Amino acid sequence: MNRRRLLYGKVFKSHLFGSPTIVSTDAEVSRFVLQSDARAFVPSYPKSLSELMGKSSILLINGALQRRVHGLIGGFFKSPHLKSQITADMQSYVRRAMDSWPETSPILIQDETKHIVFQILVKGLIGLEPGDEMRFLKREFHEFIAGLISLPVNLPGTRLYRSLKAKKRMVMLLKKVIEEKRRKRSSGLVGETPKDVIDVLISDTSEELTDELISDNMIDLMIPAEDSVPVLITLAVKYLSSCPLALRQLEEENMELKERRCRQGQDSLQWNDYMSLSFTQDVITETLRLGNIIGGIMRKAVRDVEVKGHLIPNGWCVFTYFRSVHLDEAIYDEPHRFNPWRWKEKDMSSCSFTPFGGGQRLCPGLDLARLEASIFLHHLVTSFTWVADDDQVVNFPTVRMKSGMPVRVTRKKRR
Ligand code: HEM
Repeated sequence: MNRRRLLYGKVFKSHLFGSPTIVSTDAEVSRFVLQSDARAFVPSYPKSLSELMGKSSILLINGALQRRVHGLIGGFFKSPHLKSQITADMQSYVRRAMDSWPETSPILIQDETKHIVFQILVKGLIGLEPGDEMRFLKREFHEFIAGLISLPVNLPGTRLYRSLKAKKRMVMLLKKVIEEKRRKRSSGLVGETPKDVIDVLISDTSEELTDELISDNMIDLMIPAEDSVPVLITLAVKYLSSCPLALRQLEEENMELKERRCRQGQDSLQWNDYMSLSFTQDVITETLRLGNIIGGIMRKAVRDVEVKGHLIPNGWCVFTYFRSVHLDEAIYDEPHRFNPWRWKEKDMSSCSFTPFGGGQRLCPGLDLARLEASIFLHHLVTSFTWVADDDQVVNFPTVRMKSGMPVRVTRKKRR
């Protein structure tokens, strides 16, 4: 193979990654890289991020342990029991938040969703209810996450140092929670059905799943989830605000379900009610495509790899750039237009749609992300009309709305 024959796109030397990096803008190449296992590619993150996550993080480990943890978490996230719990909690948090929305001043959708989703996440992972410990975790997690993109210098006073200290404080709380759960299990005070991810991991018999590893990972698990779901919901509200036709269809679909369930004497919906709303799911899919909440994934080749006749040399990184694939006009007609109807005919399982990654690291939280977004949108469109203030999407360093997506809401009159 000719070592100089590299992939398309840019090739640049990055200080953050410390290795030459190939940007893959090709759907098939990206899918190939994502599908490859640790014998060909391993995850690669900026140095500060790797240091914050630690060696045993599920986001970094490879091989049997990663597959085991991924399988345990993925299985739990798919369980009807957890989906029912999340639906009940999300409905209650969403209603509580929406009940307090004033009609006289704007609501920041980004902040509102961040607050709600954090509570759902912490309950699903750790089992904590809103209260002092939840507030402590939220404060420390924000201190921690601020260091994810920072200079990799761990000295007193630096951003990274402060983030690592915040992680230590969170780990201490988590160890306490784990000890308490183990104590209750050994005295037979809890049932068999796991209520959160800690329950799942401590009931596994593998000796590798130590308290240290579990508590560290609980925080790392929050990294891909904490911001992405709020951004998904916020972007959906943004796109719907400028597409009245889609908003009307979404509203009709959700109103129809709400009224049907009401006639049947059901005040609250079940998780499969939400997931059965096909246009709502298409709105979420289109938001994921257009919004590119995670712009791409970095992998490092651990041997020379040939793909589509091109060589990726050992030690080089590949950035699978989802944004360029999701916005490619050869794949999507008018790719910059929000068009949820395109998903009536399009196949989501093709290699041209990878907002949740792929292969053995495919996001285990993808169903939950959709469920949470569906619940929020349902309650928003069935309870309010709104007018959005001007705002703009910022894509770097992470996707978000510049002003938090302010909207002025008006309560709908009950029919
Ligand atoms: C819109 C929301 C979300 C998006 C766009 C998203 C996207 C992604 C992507 C692209 C990956 C692949 C990373 C890689 O290949 O290295 C990933 C991994 C992961 N996601 Fe999500 N995610 C979302 C929500 C969630 C939620 C709600 C959870 C639940 C806690 C979650 C947990 C995880 C975990 C644990 C991994 C790592 C899997 C592994 O490396 O084994 N994500 N996510």
